[in-house]
Amino acid sequence: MDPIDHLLTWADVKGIALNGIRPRVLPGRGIGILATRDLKANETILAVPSNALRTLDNTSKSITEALQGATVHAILATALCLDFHDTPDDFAIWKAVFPSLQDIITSMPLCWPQELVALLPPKAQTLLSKQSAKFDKDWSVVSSAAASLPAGITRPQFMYAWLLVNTRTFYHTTPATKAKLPKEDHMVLQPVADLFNHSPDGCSVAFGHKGFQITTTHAHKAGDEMFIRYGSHSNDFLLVEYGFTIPSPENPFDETALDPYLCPRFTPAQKELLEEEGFWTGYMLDSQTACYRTQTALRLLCLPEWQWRAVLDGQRDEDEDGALVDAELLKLLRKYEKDARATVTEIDQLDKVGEDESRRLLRERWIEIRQLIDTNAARLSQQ
Ligand SMILES: C[S@@+](CC[C@H](N)C(=O)[O-])C[C@H]1O[C@@H](n2cnc3c(N)ncnc32)[C@H](O)[C@@H]1O
Repeated sequence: MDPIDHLLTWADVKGIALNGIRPRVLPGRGIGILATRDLKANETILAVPSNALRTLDNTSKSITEALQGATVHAILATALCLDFHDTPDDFAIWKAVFPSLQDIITSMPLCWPQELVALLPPKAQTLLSKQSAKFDKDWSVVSSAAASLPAGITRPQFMYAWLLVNTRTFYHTTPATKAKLPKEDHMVLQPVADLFNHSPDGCSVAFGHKGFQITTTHAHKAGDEMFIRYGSHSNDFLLVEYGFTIPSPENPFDETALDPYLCPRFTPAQKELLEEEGFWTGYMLDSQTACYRTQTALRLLCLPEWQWRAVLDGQRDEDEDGALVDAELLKLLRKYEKDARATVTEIDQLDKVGEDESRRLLRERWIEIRQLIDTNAARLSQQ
């Protein structure tokens, strides 16, 4: 039987209710969910009962006892590894629709060769370093407990399972877990719901003690891909945490960090001043504008300190120096644009490093950044 048909038969037995939707293999994004009929706003298109979730509570005691103090992420990943090892029937049906190890290695920067990682935008590199530290910590706990687990787990197996958990879990709490677990560990796996791809204007996801519901927020036509929103995420975040990006104009949450261009412009005394006033680093550019922190820091390059302070204290109208700040920003963006172009050329010359698809993803990210820069530069040049 086709793996999707098999999953749907199993889902029916488990009480997972699909309404007007069906999973389908989609070019470039694995499996996704399509509408099988016209859908109205506020229709519940998927309901997953609590007993179909994979949670900390229903993970085998042999795992949770061996991994005392481990994160839920590590525990769910370990449970997946052990099921890969000794596949129960239920799991085989679900596993058949997972992305392959090769898909994960190709799309997730955590698995990329260092030459590609070094070409990620700085913000994505920061996110990746944090993710990598989190993975190392989880693997250290799991590998130390290896002797107490029912079967051996290798680091590559654990990384695959850990990244499946990373890309497929849903935020979920119960009164018990809410009090006990850190926020980032409020996670559960849910078959079928984990086949929804992400879009910033996706359907809403809600849960209660009975389970999860996914509900349309507006009308859809039969054949439309149905999405959920994983969060208000920039493309740097989507790339590192989920292994994809979406074209910049379609992602209202996309932004890029200007720190590497702005921070070196300040003298040590100006840096100290910005630190004291809480404006040091975190300079972001989205498709509309540079953030308030950036404008404030740029203004320090344009004004003497007493006038800069006067703006902060509300004694001087910030619009008075708007043109100067915009000119500084434009100068900075021109340099960033030049470097972004050079990075794309560098990626194009790396034709033997990593997988083609990984290089395509990396290249796309820089194209999106160039779009953010170009949109802002065009706006500033017209003023
Ligand atoms: C929860 S799963 C969604 C189902 C997934 N497509 C599958 O085949 O299993 C999340 C993964 O789907 C892919 N994905 C989600 N949204 C996407 C999008 N808008 N464009 C491309 N890939 C997407 C990414 O690989 C991501 O890590």
